[in-house]
Amino acid sequence: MNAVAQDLELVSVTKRYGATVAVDAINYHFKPDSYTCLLGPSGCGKSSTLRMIAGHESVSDGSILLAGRDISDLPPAKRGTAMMFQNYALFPHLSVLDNVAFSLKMKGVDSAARKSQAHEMLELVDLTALADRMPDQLSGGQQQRVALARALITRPQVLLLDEPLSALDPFLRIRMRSELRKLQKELGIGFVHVTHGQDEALALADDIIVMNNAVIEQAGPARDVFNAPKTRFVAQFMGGHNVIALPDGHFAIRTDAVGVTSADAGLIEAQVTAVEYQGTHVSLSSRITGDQEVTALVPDDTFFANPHHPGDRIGLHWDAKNLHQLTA
Ligand SMILES: Nc1ncnc2c1ncn2[C@@H]1O[C@H](COP(=O)(O)OP(=O)(O)OP(=O)(O)O)[C@@H](O)[C@H]1O
Repeated sequence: MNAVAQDLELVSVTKRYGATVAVDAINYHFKPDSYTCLLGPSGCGKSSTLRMIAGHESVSDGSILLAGRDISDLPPAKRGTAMMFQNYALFPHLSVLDNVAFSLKMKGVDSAARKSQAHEMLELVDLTALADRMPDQLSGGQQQRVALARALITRPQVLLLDEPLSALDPFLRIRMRSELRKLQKELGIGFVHVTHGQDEALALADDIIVMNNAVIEQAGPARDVFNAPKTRFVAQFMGGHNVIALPDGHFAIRTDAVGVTSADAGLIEAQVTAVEYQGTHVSLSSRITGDQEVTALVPDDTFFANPHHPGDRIGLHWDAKNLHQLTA
């Protein structure tokens, strides 16, 4: 069911709840067949943004365009989008097959056509064998796949996913995220996925939109957002970075780009404050002048060849090309 990938665009989209501005005039052009994660801390406005795209929340100002058509005021079923909810929202009294076929029933599609399309969707998510089960006879991962099939049966141009993995245990979450990614590539439609999790966004997304305080703080290819954060917030929120104040401004540097040497051989002298073994790496925290904390992520064999302990004086060094100047 390869749909024609369509452009989704947010033009100065704003959401106000009374005096609260949940989303403040954001602009974004989603790439047509990309997996995009909307990432940010609780309350930053990501779910409001997703719900406005879905049509479950009205737009206070601005427009949402899909394939050049303004869909801002259309009801959810007429937009060309479909939403998969966090709790899956399956109907407990309907079988898997009837859950998947439900939206076609609402549209008045006849029973034979509904069943055949629902079977096609169940095949897509690898659930053919469970078509007659009831939702409470399914595992969390299976329920999630039913919810996916149910959203996809409407043949959306864009699938919207609100924290789709949060109800799963960590092991299943990692398995399901690779399935989501595979499915998106197979279908060739846009997925927009809201998450709190940096790891989840990095694992899944072609593009990441980092939101903070109702605005887009940074957006772009996942590697660019991780590797070249533009603001202190993005560097700290994405993790894996130090933010350091140097004479010519604030810079971000990845913890694995900080090298450790003897006190007289580094660029900067530091005192070790904590050592944490993390399996493949050791996280070595230290304090430099100005009471700034710098963490170096050292491969375990390098660390144990010359171990350091809290209180030791060490030298830190890095390659200037790995410093990213921050704008705020
Ligand atoms: N129905 C509502 N009425 C009033 N305020 C709301 C409503 N929904 C959300 N808000 C407020 O809007 C802001 C953004 O909420 P939103 O749910 O979009 O954030 P979020 O980033 O998705 O957060 P979370 O990760 O916790 O779900 C928050 O300050 C929230 O309290």
